[in-house]
Amino acid sequence: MSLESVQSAVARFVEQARAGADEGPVLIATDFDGVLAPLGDDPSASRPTVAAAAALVRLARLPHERLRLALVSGRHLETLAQLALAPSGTILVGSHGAERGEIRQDPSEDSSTRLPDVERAPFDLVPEQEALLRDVTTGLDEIVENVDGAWVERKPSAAVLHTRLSTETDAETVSTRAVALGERLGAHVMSGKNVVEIAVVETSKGEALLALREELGATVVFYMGDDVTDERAFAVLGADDLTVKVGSGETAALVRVADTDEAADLLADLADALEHALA
Ligand SMILES: O=P(O)(O)OC[C@H]1O[C@H](O[C@H]2O[C@H](CO)[C@@H](O)[C@H](O)[C@H]2O)[C@H](O)[C@@H](O)[C@@H]1O
Repeated sequence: MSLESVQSAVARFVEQARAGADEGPVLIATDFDGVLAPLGDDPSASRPTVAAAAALVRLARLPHERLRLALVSGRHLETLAQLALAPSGTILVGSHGAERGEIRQDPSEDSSTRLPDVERAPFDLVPEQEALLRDVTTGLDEIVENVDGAWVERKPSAAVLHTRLSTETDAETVSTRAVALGERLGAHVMSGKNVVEIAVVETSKGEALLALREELGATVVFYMGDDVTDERAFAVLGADDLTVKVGSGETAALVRVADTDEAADLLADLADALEHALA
């Protein structure tokens, strides 16, 4: 399907949200890295752009029975909560769907802390998954040994090979070895932008989004993402929903924007329109 123009797709989506407003909330869900936050070399330094953060605050102010806001990310939930600066009431989906939580209070509401208060659903690995994660992490550590720029990020249910700082040749070599390692160990391999993630819990952003939609009774769903893993979310949404790809590359999304600045503009336009439509 050819990509629709952004303005007409947003207008159509807002009209669907308005029409269904008495039946359930609209779900506005977005990825974090590469969408709210520009990609960079140091994942711990990622922050949303000022414009994106401001748009999220406006969306989160709408009554929950009309609109729910969610961040759906590959990040560990705690890390996502700390980096995303999301407003209170934002639902957090971390580790590609393995973790769930909600921001109870963001630091702007409580000057005594710089960290958000997060309510989180219990999340534990069974012993077999813990053992598998140890094997995955050890295997990746061996793969990056003596490879300049390649390093391993540790998460509660996955380990991630990062190659953004490696040469192209090294990146290709270690990525191929990482994929083979994950497959040999029977883990779940996901390739993303300069990363190969090996998870010990099988999840996808698509499954997580469908579960959230059902739980909230959401009438229509908006989802914006930039990476291969976001295609699983685009694929589960329907004709009345709105899917947005950020950046280049093949996509199943209906609409494309160029970068994080355009993504923030789109969120601000959505906030403008939904503030009126759902009032
Ligand atoms: O689902 P997302 O919110 O997009 O998270 C996906 C991965 O994001 C992080 O890696 C990406 O961002 C880094 C910081 O800009 C960048 O250095 C890296 O190349 C990107 O792939 C994160 O480190 C991963 O754990 C997430 O799975």
